Amino acid sequence: MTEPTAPTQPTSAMPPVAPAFAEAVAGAVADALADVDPADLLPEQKARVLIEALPWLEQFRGALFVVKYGGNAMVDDELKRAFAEDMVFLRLVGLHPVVVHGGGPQISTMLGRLGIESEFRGGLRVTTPESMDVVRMVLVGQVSRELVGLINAHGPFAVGMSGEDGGLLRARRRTATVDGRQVDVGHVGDVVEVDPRAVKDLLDAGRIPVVSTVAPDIDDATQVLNVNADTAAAALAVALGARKLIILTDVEGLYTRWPDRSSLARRIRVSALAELLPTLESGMVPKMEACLRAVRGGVPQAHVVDGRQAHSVLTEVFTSKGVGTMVLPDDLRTGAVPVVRPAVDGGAR
Ligand SMILES: Nc1ncnc2c1ncn2[C@@H]1O[C@H](COP(=O)(O)OP(=O)(O)O)[C@@H](O)[C@H]1O
Ligand SMILES: CC(=O)N[C@@H](CCC(=O)OP(=O)(O)O)C(=O)O
Repeated sequence: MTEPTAPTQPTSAMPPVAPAFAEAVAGAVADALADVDPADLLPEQKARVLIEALPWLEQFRGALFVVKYGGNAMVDDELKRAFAEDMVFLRLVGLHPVVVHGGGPQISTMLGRLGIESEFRGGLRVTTPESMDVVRMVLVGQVSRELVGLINAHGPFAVGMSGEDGGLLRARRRTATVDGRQVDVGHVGDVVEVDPRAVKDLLDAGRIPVVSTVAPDIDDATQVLNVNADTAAAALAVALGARKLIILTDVEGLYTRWPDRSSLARRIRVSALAELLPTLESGMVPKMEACLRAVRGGVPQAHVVDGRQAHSVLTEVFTSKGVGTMVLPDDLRTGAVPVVRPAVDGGAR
């Protein structure tokens, strides 16, 4: 895999934040954090919400975040609008979000309309040449277009690109693991090469790249492969030297004894996660594999957060407690240095 050893961050100067936007930001953060109408907050409560964000604004200014926006968290119009606001917020306060989107449910709906049944093995869609055309059409032509449009309702920030554009991704055909056996899933690949220059060019120009995870086959350039969006997001986060990988999903985070709701892991180290991985069920497997791959590849923190909660990205990034599950390296003294949050409520996060 082509992964730069020294992570580089975009260099562009960020435009000043307009007063009207700052006001909107205050409203959005307050909404996310207090779960009430911002108009109902007292002025000092609004100020407190903004002040809580201050250390994180300072710490993450200029940082690159890869945010994976996934299928089941992507079906509600209000949530989609809130997600777009979060990305614009990050961008305007001086961070560099890169969005990688999924679209499993949307692909299944389109296949259903065309009379093609969806089949998954080991969490991966069995992809025939015929269904690959539909996967590409839905991810690039529908899901990406919609996200780009929602973000660009706030200004010309988002630019859609697929793994095919600018040589961004190259993938190799892979099998799925079912009951310990390797089974064929057709035109499905895993990312083996990332050339992040096209994404960096967009970031340098102040844009928000929105990436669809279709990638050329490294062994046959005439073919494209269907790549699971969680794994592609991890590969991209490593190659870009991201400070965080944030994966949105339709559950609060990782439950160590699923479905026991008292077993939500607030944070977990990679070795503990690696031990847990074989016990996980299909939906969580690619997400946790992605977090493991990202953190082992030098990304200081990977998070799984609940995309059913409006503004879950802002709540994760700009609050002291954060939300969801955070995956950290085993040894904070070696490798990439993670950002450890100051002690709040009796302990550092
Ligand atoms: N240990 C676990 N912790 C949390 N969720 C789990 C676990 N094991 C299985 N799941 C399931 O994984 C689902 C998330 O995966 P998936 O539906 O593929 O997400 P997405 O559509 O966001 O990519 C959750 O809704 C939950 O039903
Ligand atoms: C190989 C494989 O399974 N690819 C996925 C790609 C989309 C995706 O990953 O979407 P979510 O993040 O919404 O699940 C699929 O065809 O559904």
